[in-house]
Amino acid sequence: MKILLINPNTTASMTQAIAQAARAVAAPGTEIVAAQPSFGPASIECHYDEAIAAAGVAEQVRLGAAAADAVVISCFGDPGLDAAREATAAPVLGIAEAAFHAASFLATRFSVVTTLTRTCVIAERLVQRYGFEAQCAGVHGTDIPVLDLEGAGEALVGQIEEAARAAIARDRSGAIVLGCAGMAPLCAELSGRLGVPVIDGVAAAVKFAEALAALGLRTSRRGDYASPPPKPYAGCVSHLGW
Ligand SMILES: NC(=O)NC1=NC(=O)NC1=O
Repeated sequence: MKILLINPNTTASMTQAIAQAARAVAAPGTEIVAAQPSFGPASIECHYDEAIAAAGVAEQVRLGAAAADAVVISCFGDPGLDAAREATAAPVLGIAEAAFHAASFLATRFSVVTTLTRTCVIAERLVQRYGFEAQCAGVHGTDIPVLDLEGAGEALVGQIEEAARAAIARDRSGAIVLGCAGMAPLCAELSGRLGVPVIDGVAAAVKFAEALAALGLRTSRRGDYASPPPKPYAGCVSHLGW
């Protein structure tokens, strides 16, 4: 089985860190192929970053999904998710959607701890879109920049731990969702410290993707997820049309 793992930002070291977290949980027969857009922001921390990154995800799915049994979009905003599902019949999972589902199996209420506070509204909109308003008790920012998570030391891990403890108390939640792909390498450490399930969306998405692919389930080709209608694409994306 082959899973195309797309980091929607353009920081290669983060792509590798995410791929390492995915390979740590992938089944023996699963190959993780890591990719990132050829253009776009070094990190995704606002609506504008996300708009550009969504196009980068579409590029990588268009160019790389044909040989994949599943695709994972490894940014907590799930940028380009619907476009990716039009662009391939392989199952496409976003790490936020996967993490919310995993948390919903483990607790009646869960909290999200993420990076910049300004990105909370992006996660809150996904909670609504995916139908988890009754179970997601809160989304909380730490104001840790995404790229500061690389090689995070005790100070940052402790900061995330404290934010998670405050969220558990304030929200009366029973599980924590890590609201950034860059937090994936910290999941085991935080799980040991917090005493509640801590869900990393990268790992959850990889395992759900394996399950769907193993069941032979693929994205519906009817209705709004049918392939895009053929038309010319101008300029630097002329090779991405249908
Ligand atoms: N909430 C976030 O920090 N999302 C993210 N920005 C990135 O560049 N990767 C993420 O997962």
